[in-house]
Amino acid sequence: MIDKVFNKSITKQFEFDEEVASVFDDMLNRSVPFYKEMQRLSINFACNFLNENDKVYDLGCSTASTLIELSHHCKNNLKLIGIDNSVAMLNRAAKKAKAFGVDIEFINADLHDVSYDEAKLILSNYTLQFIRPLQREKLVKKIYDSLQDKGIFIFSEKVISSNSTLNKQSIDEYYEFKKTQGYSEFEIAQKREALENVLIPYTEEENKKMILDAGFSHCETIFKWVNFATFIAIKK
Ligand SMILES: C[S@@+](CC[C@H](N)C(=O)[O-])C[C@H]1O[C@@H](n2cnc3c(N)ncnc32)[C@H](O)[C@@H]1O
Ligand SMILES: O=C(O)C(=O)C[C@]1(C(=O)O)C=C[C@@H](O)C=C1
Repeated sequence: MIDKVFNKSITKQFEFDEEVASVFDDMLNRSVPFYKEMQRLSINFACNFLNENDKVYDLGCSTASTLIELSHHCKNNLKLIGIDNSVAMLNRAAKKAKAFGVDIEFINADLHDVSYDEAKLILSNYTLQFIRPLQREKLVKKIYDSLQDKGIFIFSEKVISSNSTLNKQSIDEYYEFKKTQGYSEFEIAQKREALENVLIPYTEEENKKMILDAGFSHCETIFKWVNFATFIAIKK
């Protein structure tokens, strides 16, 4: 279904509710520049580290697109777990996983409340940005603690620039991208307002500092388009 969520005046902050979930795949494809390429790269990098029966979590799995693609592209059998606190998202995720014949365990919970088993890979694309900053640092520490030695954390985030001129230019560039994807200026403005104080982006440097502070030995940007970045972090 085509995303028309912000084609009307907003009455509340952005939420991953039934209305958003019903158009989410289209929303993500048209709102995140190079979403498919970012997903392809995340999966390729991940597969290089994975072995038979490794445990993989996707934090904020939404409709399970990434876990389904991962299972198609990795040659190994994996134990896949998707976590999300939106029931509307997980209902769609479960239907999609069944239709594609992919075995995924879904957990409907807040990411802070889950006790994670030891995992080889934790994925989290465009989800940390929705976690309050103080909680975000705690969650990243929890992610670090849950990974086995040489475990990998791959995550993507909308980012800001610490240079105000470049930051403004990046936002303008991003809104131009949204227009090319068929969003009107009204839709762009409505969504911007709805996301205010809900999506809280860090700079690329702040993201890397948060990762290294949690204990990871290495963090690298593997993909970036203006204000959207994908990182890989390695636990020694
Ligand atoms: C932008 S979407 C993630 C997109 C997805 N990773 C993908 O690439 O298809 C963010 C997701 O995180 C979930 N989420 C946000 N905060 C959460 C929290 N505190 N606990 C669990 N899930 C959360 C939302 O319900 C939403 O499905
Ligand atoms: O920042 C925006 O305007 C966006 O649309 C980005 C973004 C994201 O980065 O997650 C915000 C909410 C939706 O989940 C889809 C895309």
